[in-house]
Amino acid sequence: MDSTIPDFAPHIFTVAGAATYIFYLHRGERHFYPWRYVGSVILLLCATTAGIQHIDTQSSIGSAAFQATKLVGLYLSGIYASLLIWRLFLNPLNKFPGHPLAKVTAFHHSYAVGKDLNMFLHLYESHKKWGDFVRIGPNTLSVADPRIVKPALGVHAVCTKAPWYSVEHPSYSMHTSRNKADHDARRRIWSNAFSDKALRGYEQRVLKYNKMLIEQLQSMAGRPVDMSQWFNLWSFDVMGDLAFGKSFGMLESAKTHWAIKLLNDGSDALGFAFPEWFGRLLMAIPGALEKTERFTKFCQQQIESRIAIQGKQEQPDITHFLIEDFNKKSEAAKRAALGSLAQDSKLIIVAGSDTSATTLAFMFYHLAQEPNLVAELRKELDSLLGEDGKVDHSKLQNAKLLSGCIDETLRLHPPVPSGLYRSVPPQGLTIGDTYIPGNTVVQIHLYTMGRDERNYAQADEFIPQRWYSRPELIKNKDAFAPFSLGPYGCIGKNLAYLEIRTLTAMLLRGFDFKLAPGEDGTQLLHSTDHFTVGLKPVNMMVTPRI
Ligand code: HEM
Repeated sequence: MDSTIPDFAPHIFTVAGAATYIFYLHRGERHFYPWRYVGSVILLLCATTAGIQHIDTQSSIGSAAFQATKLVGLYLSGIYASLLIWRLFLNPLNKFPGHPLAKVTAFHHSYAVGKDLNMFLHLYESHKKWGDFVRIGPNTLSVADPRIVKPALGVHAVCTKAPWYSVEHPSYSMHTSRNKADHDARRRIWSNAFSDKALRGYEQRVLKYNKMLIEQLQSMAGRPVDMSQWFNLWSFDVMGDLAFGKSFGMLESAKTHWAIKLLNDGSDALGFAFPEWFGRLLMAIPGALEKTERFTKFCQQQIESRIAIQGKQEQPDITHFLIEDFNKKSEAAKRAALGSLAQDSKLIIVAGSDTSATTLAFMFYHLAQEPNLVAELRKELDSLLGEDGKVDHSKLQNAKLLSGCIDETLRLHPPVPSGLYRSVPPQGLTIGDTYIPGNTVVQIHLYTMGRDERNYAQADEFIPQRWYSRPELIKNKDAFAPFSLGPYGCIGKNLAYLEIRTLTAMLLRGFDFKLAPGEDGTQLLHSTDHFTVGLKPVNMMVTPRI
């Protein structure tokens, strides 16, 4: 080092770097404010430059800055050397198989899944190669052993929501809330919106959009129809109606609403599975969140209009129950709660649309290739609904084959395909013979579990009867959790079944479905994965039956 700087200074900076890693960065969650670290390094650089000029008054600002840069470089080397030593030699997760780079960095995984945004397929191949526990990042495992499902997600789960859920911190919807008390309080209010009585009220709203889809399909007879697109238009319109009391008008216009385009474009970033700190750093770049922010603003405006018509609807929508609670608050509390209400209305759209559309697109992809199965389904529907053709969900609830088709679709094509992110408790978690060290993030890989011969006989085949008359084809019930389980599990599960059952019954009675010439489902099967599935097209010939 330069003669003006004390000899021990480089050692101090290196040791300080190591200490910063060991006593601060290595402990707890440090991903919330990554830009502050960038700021701190710049501040350290300025302070060191000033310190050098103070010690050596003859030193020019340029030379002081140069020496300071060297010292700060040593400080950063101390941090990164400690991090590398930990990751390469000391991390107890090193016993798990996976790509060698996963030990050192999570960016390798982001690169691998980001090319085609198909994390679920990438992890499926990884599990085939490496087994049930695959290392995908320095602190992350993908797990395909169904014995993890209950401890990670169940009613008595010991795992907690992983840092992934802080993606929008400090904003939280019920879904992304990691504070159990806050989540439970919000969930109690939401529960009113999913009572049996409330669901019966939603049925007429859903049927209205089912009929609109049918009218549109009638006008397209004789030409290929991209059913992925139409199920998407339908599902967003239904959820728009249930969230804001009015649809997005997508079925009518046959076009994706501009706000939903913003939502879809913004969601793709999730498909890269960037480490949380990096994701938040990118989000801090001015303009990076423009689309998401415009969509959030749209939801805010919609919720304000929706509040204005509270109590004036013939049948309550989901938001009715959330606004009822909101209106009980004082004016000051209302101002504070308006953001959460907007986040929750956005959640209705995000959680309820892609998921139902995905189930329908994949189920019709299978049905379009199985005319005998469709004939059986029609018989079942006729026996339950009678000849007048009126669709009534209370009767469809007993349609075992129809429910079997839905569950079989959810098994093979879970709409949250790469599963949920959970943190293992500090004391660790033992799954079978495998000990997972404390605070590891586990990703519960439902897609792989659903296709594993150890869990299902004839796992790659579409056999709806396994869910009611051929239970021997299910070897491990724990492998099935498409709606998740326990206190964070899907609150919209019964609504989803209602939507999918009624629409499927109406479509099968009205139309014959076949894959269009040249269509083999390849695109659909390679849909993207941005936590939920981003459907790719599947073209079908849809022929009216009368
Ligand atoms: C086939 C359709 C559906 C599937 C497979 C599905 C799946 C899931 C899954 C796996 C979760 C847990 C997410 C997590 O822990 O991170 C979840 C949560 C949730 N789902 Fe669904 N969902 C579906 C339809 C719906 C519908 C129609 C709604 C209606 C609004 C809905 C609303 C929600 C909400 C609000 C949550 C958050 C629950 C909480 O945090 O307490 N879902 N869903």
